[in-house]
Amino acid sequence: MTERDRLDLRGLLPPNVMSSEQQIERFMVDLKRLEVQARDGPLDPNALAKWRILNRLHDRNETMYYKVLVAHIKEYAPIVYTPTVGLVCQNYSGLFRRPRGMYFSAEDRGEMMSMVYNWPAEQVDMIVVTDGSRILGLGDLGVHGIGIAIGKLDIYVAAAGINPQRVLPVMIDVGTNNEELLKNPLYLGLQEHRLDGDEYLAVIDEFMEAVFTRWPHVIVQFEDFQSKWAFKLLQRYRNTYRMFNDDVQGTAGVALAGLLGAVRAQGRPMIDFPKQKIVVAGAGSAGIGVLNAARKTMARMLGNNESAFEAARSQFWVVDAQGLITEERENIDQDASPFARKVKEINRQGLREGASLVEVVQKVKPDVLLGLSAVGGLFTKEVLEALKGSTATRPAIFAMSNPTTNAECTPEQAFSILGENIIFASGSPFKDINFGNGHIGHCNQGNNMYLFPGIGLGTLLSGAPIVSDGMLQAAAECLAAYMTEDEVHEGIIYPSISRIRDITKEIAAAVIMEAIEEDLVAGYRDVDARELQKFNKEQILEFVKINMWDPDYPTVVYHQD
Ligand SMILES: NC(=O)C1=CN([C@@H]2O[C@H](COP(=O)(O)OP(=O)(O)OC[C@H]3O[C@@H](n4cnc5c(N)ncnc54)[C@H](O)[C@@H]3O)[C@@H](O)[C@H]2O)C=CC1
Ligand SMILES: CC(=O)C(=O)O
Ligand SMILES: [Mg+2]
Repeated sequence: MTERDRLDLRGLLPPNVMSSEQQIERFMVDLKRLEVQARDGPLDPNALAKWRILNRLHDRNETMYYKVLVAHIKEYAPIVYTPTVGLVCQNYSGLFRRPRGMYFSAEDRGEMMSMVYNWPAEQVDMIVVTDGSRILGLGDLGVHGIGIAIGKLDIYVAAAGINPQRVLPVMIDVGTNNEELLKNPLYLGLQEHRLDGDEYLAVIDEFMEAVFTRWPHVIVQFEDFQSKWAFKLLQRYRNTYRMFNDDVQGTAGVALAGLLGAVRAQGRPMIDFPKQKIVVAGAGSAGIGVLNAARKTMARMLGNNESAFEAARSQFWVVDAQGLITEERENIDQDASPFARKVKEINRQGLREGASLVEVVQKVKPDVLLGLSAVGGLFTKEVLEALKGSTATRPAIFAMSNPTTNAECTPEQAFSILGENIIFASGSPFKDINFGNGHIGHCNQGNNMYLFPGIGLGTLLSGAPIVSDGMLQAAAECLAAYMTEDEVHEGIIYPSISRIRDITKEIAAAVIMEAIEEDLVAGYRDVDARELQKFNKEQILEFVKINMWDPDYPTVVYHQD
């Protein structure tokens, strides 16, 4: 540690100091794992090998790496992002070669303000920070969760054109409660249980103060914090810092856009959204985020008053690990309690506290079944069979948990049981289904990757000091409106990932316009607030476009022809 301090390396390496013997062991473990995988073959036997090749290119030649990523985003997003990034985090102790990003640990308390100056870049626009406590649907991966922050920032560069010299992945290592990692000699993080309570908050507070002191205009995206802290931290910081929580707010916007798309796909006007019956499986940071956003949108459509808000509540049934959530639930989580069903209501529906997902689907006959449970295969044959009773002309299934193995069902399962006339979306990518009769079953990717890059870019370019609800709503509405009537009727409710740079530009412009509307803009670089406020939509789109970084080699030598 003294050496790290003397060389200003504190925070630039994972907390655990490794001997050269351990480094050799790491290399050997990784090599052996590759041999085993080549023999047994995971889902994509080459996925980790592809990640390694891309990662080496990233280390060697950043411009070329992003050129490849932008040009082949559809092919490589599943490698640098979900699902392979999950496998990478799970195997990080073997895969780790060079550090990327910064590590702030519980041991660094009192040091963060000086550590932050160890980062070589003068300016940082985007930080994605995780504490590793809930990485995708894979649980507590401790310090190895840094992989998700790196993957999200790759999407920022590729989709939003954030300059890669100005992004910073951050891992806050407050320990881990993953017993395997606590015992693993190759684990790169602190081998102690997670801090909790005020001690935990003090670490996150110190980190926020440090990064905003050095880079007052940075935007901090919170990623994959366990639900227990996700909401608390969001409330703690959202009115004072430029920050948002991707799992709570980004996911909400993407799901909302998909839910509105599903209404249109049923041949109904969007204004019919408040009539949709929606069953949500999962009441964590993502599920509750979606429920809050969908309820608010319904209430707005119904008149935006108290009775509208109350009426909207009755369109949702929430099932968690203990079954249907009702007022009778003991020790109900305060974030879930607004969605607890009234006992009288559910008795009338033939349901009760703790009713199973199958029972709920059977009795409610929902228009939409949405999963954010992190439980692979939760939408079993019985659940999907029950959905056949849906009163919707075209029921929608959102199996949004990541990575692929955690999806609540596969498109094959959904289409084979429910037939062609459904809408299907999943958090991780699946291939479209060819029914062999000239028809295609579209597998939409319902992932917050369609929103967070535009939210970040729009906030950056507007100069807004906070990320307001209105800015998030504008982002979601922009995504919902992006799909044409024809596409929606075909069952395509999200754009192809190959259009992500274009949709991100549109979303960023929508976010800026809303920030102007709310008088939040402060401008960006040589465009000040007054000038920005005068821009029309075309000018804002152009402003966004010219501020998106393109992966081109800079001209270093000028010569005359
Ligand atoms: N597609 C996307 O863009 C996103 C997907 N996600 C995914 O959502 C999942 C959940 O994330 P969080 O809400 O943060 O996790 P969490 O762990 O806080 O919440 C999981 C919820 O699922 C419930 N659950 C567990 N077993 C269940 C069962 N058998 N039946 C019904 N509910 C059950 C739990 O009680 C809990 O309420 C993860 O897999 C994550 O990858 C999260 C954010 C964005
Ligand atoms: C996509 C994402 O943010 C998650 O699964 O946590
Ligand atoms: Mg996430």
